[in-house]
Amino acid sequence: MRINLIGVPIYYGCDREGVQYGPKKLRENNISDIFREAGLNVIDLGDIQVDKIKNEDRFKDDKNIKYYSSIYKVNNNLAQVTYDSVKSGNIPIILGGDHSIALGSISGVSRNFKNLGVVWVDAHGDFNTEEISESKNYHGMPLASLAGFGKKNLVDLYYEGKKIKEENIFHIGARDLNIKEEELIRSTKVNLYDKVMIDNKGFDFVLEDIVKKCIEQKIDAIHISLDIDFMDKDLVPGTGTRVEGGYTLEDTKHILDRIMSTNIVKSMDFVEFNPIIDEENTTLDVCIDLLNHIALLFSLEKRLSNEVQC
Ligand SMILES: NC(=[NH2+])NCCC[C@H](N)C(=O)O
Ligand SMILES: [Mn+2]
Repeated sequence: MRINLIGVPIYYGCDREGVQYGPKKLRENNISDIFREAGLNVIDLGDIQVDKIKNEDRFKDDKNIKYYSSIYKVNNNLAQVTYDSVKSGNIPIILGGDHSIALGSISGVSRNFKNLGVVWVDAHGDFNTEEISESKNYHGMPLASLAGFGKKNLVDLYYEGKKIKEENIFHIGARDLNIKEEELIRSTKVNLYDKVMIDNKGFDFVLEDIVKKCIEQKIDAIHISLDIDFMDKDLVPGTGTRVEGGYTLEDTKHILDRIMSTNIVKSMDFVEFNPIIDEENTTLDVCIDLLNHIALLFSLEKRLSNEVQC
């Protein structure tokens, strides 16, 4: 098993420059070494190509989705690379870029497994369709496409049909949903553990519920899609859509600990780090800390699976 790092330097999903430099900034801070030093085999597959599109052309191909054609193309290419990675028994970690890239990563991963589960850790729903989206920014829409809603070409990206069953989606941390987006997500079977629920019942209740459902529903692999804006706005100045009332670094690690202890986490997105708006590397430090933790968890998992094989 190898960790495959895949960068996606795209900002078209949020229409705010800077987030495309996330992969570069993380590489400058030796992200490969983090995984290597944890005892893992790591191959950096480089970046997915993102073509330059002029700002004034953002609505040229779709009046409701900014930079539609580019988002389609980048995600279709990413899906192939991610699919190849998991098919070879590797673990792709996709470095955004904005959250639009989850369309491609999850489309690729889902092709390789019979019954994929997705744990989406985020302050936002990312469950708008192009019709109801207020911003027309695609990073507020990928989860809806993956569950089969909105523009058909995006639902059918890479291969025909929706990519995840509603009940296999576990959304943790929502505290900034648009009105129509909330109506839509609540009308589905998506498991929505929003701030109100987390604050009432606590993370342990939420995490045990997710693990229980993964077993009951016979989920065979989990993809974690981690948007750093899940954390409180003061902890992550270097992200474009910050929301107050968020969670700590320890909360985020706690979620990763429990979900990864299932040993079926096979892929992950790490998105929305914008180095340009960061303040004194506060967000960079948080990202590096989290990636160190993720590396340790994968290395523990690898050690345990080796022990079982012996
Ligand atoms: N991945 C994200 N940071 N998404 C933010 C989405 C914000 C807002 N709900 C929108 O649709 O524009
Ligand atoms: Mn998001």
